Amino acid sequence: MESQAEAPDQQSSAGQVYDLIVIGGGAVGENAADRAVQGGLSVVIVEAELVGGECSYWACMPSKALLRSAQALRAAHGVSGAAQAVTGELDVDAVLSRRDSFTSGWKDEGQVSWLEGAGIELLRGHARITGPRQVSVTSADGGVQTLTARHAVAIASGSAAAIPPVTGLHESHPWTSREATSAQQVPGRLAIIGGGVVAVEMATAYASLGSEVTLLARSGLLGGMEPFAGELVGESLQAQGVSLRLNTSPVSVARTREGVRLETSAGDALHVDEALAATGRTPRTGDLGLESIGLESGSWIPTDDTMRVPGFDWLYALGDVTHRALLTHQGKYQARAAGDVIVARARGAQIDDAPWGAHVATADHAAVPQVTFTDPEVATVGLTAAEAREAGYEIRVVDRELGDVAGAALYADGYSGRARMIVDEQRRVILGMTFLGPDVAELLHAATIAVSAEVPLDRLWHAVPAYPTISEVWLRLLEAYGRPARTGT
Ligand SMILES: Cc1cc2nc3c(=O)[nH]c(=O)nc-3n(C[C@H](O)[C@H](O)[C@H](O)COP(=O)(O)OP(=O)(O)OC[C@H]3O[C@@H](n4cnc5c(N)ncnc54)[C@H](O)[C@@H]3O)c2cc1C
Ligand SMILES: NC(=O)c1ccc[n+]([C@@H]2O[C@H](COP(=O)([O-])OP(=O)(O)OC[C@H]3O[C@@H](n4cnc5c(N)ncnc54)[C@H](O)[C@@H]3O)[C@@H](O)[C@H]2O)c1
Repeated sequence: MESQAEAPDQQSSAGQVYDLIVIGGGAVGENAADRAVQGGLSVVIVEAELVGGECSYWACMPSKALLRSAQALRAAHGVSGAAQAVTGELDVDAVLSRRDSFTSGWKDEGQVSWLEGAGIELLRGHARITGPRQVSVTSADGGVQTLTARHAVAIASGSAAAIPPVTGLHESHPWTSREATSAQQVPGRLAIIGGGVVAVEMATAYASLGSEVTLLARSGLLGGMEPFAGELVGESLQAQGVSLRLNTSPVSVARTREGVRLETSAGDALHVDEALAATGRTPRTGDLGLESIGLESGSWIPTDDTMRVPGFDWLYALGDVTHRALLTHQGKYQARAAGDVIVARARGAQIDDAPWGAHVATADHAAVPQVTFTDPEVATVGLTAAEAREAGYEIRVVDRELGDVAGAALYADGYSGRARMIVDEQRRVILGMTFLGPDVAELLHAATIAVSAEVPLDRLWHAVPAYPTISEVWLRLLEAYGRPARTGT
């Protein structure tokens, strides 16, 4: 393919013209732009805040930085010999300052120079769609610029924290994930509302940083995962000093001179210094001009698997804003497919949109990996047992204790954890896998490969885990399942 971009050109009525306009310069928008530029298109990213988006400054990176130091300390305490050598406490100021280094002090020069190097133009301002292929951009000084897309507009505007309609909660200016990940002081008492990933990760982080944490979850923890995940993470949070209030919600919240007061559905009141609403996400589509093209403002944007919005030949949506899988790596995967298909369509090249083809994000439906960085970690991919049954699969569930594996026993004294494999009995392939235990994150990619490639179990017997690693749990799972006979032999 020729890789010469048509240069952006100035047209009086259309404003600046680009092959592709990307709205939102988070990780997802950046990746889509990069693929399109590599394919020879001219691309502009419009970004209203910081290039790099939520993940870089208020989500993945700072949250994992807040968690990592205490995890390393616990790991050392878990191995006799090392434990005796580590006698000090976590240095909270050093943790916060290490976290600051990962956000570059909430400055985006590094990401902007990456865009420049990649040949992607950046326009700072708030983008709104004004009609087919038309985008207007309002800059901080109020100036408005008009852009026209020759081929496509890709919306990668992400999501923001959702604040539930609890009496007084909004008015009490609760912390959201943004404040929790960027705080310069650790609150003495922190209430966390929610039982999802943000809630359990931030409970783990702030408990380790010295806060007295109370977690209010309206049901259990980590709904949507295998039930043992929420149960075991809950037990561990309690062991870390978190006060866990399951099946409890705030019914009213007020900011007082002393801090925040939450009345709960259990009939009591909590007095804390800060309350964190970790109650899911809302799409950033409220002020995007969607109504100008017949779409609903404030809604998630549905797409086909090439990430194109149904009913349009020029409009794409990627990342959180689609609600397909609210994870950076999955959004970037969608962006690679979309960037490439936008190039292919612009050039009239053949489109490979069959399931698992080059231009589709099929894995969003079958093989989404996620690590919850609690202690123990939870690493999941594919379907849970409940989801597989719901989808009509005939399944077998295989569970093994991780602590029985030699590599795990060596890794930490008294290592405890669990693995669950969900097998499609018809095809004898793995539909889903969950690992729970200290440092299981790095076990996950092997499972993601097995699930996405639908590796038959009889072939997996030939994938020999090195001894003595925690990965030997794979062998234990296969042995527990029993060696299937190869089809046709
Ligand atoms: C606390 C927390 C921790 C997380 N940890 C992880 C993790 O460990 N791993 C993981 O995979 N995922 C994690 N996630 C999820 C991850 O942050 C998101 O999936 C990811 O940031 C989505 O990327 P995005 O590019 O779609 O959106 P965003 O990162 O939100 O980027 C969208 C960008 O668009 C810009 N924008 C929006 N509207 C406009 C407009 N009209 N004009 C111009 N610009 C606009 C925004 O300013 C923003 O920069 C976490 C989320 C949270 C809240
Ligand atoms: N390590 C990671 O991969 C990671 C870490 C953090 C966040 N994320 C992503 O960010 C997204 C957002 O995380 P999250 O934890 O905010 O959302 P979530 O959807 O995981 O959990 C939301 C929680 O809030 C509760 N909730 C919702 N409305 C409520 C209400 N009105 N009252 C009381 N409780 C209510 C839900 O029951 C649930 O427990 C997730 O979808 C996840 O994909 C990923």
